[in-house]
Amino acid sequence: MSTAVITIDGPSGSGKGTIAGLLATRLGWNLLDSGALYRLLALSASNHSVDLTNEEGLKALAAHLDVQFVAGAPGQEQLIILEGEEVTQAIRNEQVGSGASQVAALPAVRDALLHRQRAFLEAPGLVADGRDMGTVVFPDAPLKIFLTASVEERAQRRYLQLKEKGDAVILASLLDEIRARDERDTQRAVAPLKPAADAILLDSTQLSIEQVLERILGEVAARELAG
Ligand SMILES: Nc1ncnc2c1ncn2[C@@H]1O[C@H](COP(=O)(O)OP(=O)(O)OP(=O)(O)O)[C@@H](O)[C@H]1O
Ligand SMILES: Nc1ccn([C@H]2C[C@H](O)[C@@H](COP(=O)(O)O)O2)c(=O)n1
Repeated sequence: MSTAVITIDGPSGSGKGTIAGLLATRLGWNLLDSGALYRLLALSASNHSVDLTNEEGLKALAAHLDVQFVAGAPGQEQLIILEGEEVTQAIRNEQVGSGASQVAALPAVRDALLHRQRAFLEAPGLVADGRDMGTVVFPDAPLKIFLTASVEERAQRRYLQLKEKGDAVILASLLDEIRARDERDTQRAVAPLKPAADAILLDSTQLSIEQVLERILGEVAARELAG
């Protein structure tokens, strides 16, 4: 039997990363944070003065991206190392997110990162979070979730998240940035953000993290995906 994969796609701030991490821990499966790869590429481009519109330059950077994902202690997030430097938090601000969204619109970049993403599929299973996990990267996944929430709720969540980290943030600016990112991610020509035809749509606007997790675990059990 092939290794199972659960895909979780959706817009920024819908809770994909949080839920994917919790689900992977509960199931004891591997985790792919595909957005981190695009964020790392945007950061690497900035470090090497490669313009975010230079598709050939970005393609070359993507093909040779020197990155390691190191599992954290139990209950701790994984550490991300780019070119020898720990960048786990540095890639999480909205500026890097916006850069990631720009490089992600380039077909050559997506192509260069495709094999790297598929290589995360190892036994006993994979939880993959992103924008095109169910539509492009793992189209045969037996369980696909499209997680969303209202843009206002997503901006509020991001605001609280960044404030908690001590970042100086303005809610109205975050709302604008998230709207701009939604527009770019859904309107791009290649692998746009959209639910796969066979995805389960889950609106988390009124749901807690625990409620979202329980709903997905219910789908996992119904499909007998976990041992
Ligand atoms: N159902 C929920 N209820 C309340 N807060 C939530 C919920 N889901 C996630 N959050 C919180 O919202 C914030 C954003 O979540 P998260 O980073 O997982 O979103 P994301 O979809 O992965 O975003 P991005 O694509 O930009 O990385 C986090 O602080 C998280 O704890
Ligand atoms: N599978 C993916 C994952 C991410 N992206 C792009 C679009 C996002 O705006 C950006 C950052 O992702 P995040 O870390 O916020 O999930 O990367 C994509 O196009 N495809």
